Amino acid sequence: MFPTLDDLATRDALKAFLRRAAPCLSVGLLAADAMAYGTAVADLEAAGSALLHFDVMDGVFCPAFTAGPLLVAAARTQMLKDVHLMVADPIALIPATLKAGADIVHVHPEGLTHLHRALAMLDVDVAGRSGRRVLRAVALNPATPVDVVAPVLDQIDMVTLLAVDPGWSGGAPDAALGRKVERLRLLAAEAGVDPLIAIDGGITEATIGIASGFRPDVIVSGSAVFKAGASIADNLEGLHAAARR
Ligand SMILES: O=C(CO)[C@@H](O)[C@H](O)COP(=O)(O)O
Repeated sequence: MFPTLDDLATRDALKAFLRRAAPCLSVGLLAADAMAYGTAVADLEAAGSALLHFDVMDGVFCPAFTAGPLLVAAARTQMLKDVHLMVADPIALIPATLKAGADIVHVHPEGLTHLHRALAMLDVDVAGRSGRRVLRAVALNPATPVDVVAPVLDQIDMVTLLAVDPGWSGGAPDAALGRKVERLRLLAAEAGVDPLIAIDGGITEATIGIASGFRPDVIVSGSAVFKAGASIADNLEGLHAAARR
């Protein structure tokens, strides 16, 4: 299901839209055939997917290198654009990412001196889409404690906990990740805020039940949608069914 203009009007409306679909799958485009991204986007839309996830890597923060805001802008879709900046200098990329039409922008605090500044840069109306806001998201590596975000929780709409190091594959949601989710909920309650919680990394039909057991609002999955053998629609249905079990 796609967001309406009302769902896009405010951050709270957008958060409520995603919560209604929880756990909402954000599908990682990077796992699709790079020569056929357009087909992948069309297939995801046809299957009713609401969130399209872009992994932006700079070969510095993480080993691989991928297309950035140009690809985000090129994807013409009703799906929400969820952009994960896995880069050494997210502040440099934020203006182009906003201009590209991102609805959710993730920055990493690891190696970023000015997290507070980066989040303030995301606190803007998006040019050309009157009144529309982006969700300010922070992604945390497996080794990063959630307490890192405590001082800025009032500036954050979404926290994504990675089950794998950014740029690598494999990993899986485990008990340690579950403890991080619980710690985050405690910190958020103490701060009087309610950020969306997402889980990213190693999500397959076999592992999504573990992730959904932690009651996240969003789950990121790429390979299990594009490389699991069946059609994209069937793979998505399989993941949704496994998440509900
Ligand atoms: O961002 C990362 C970490 O490199 C990935 O976790 C992708 O976001 C999802 O990839 P799959 O493992 O689902 O293909």
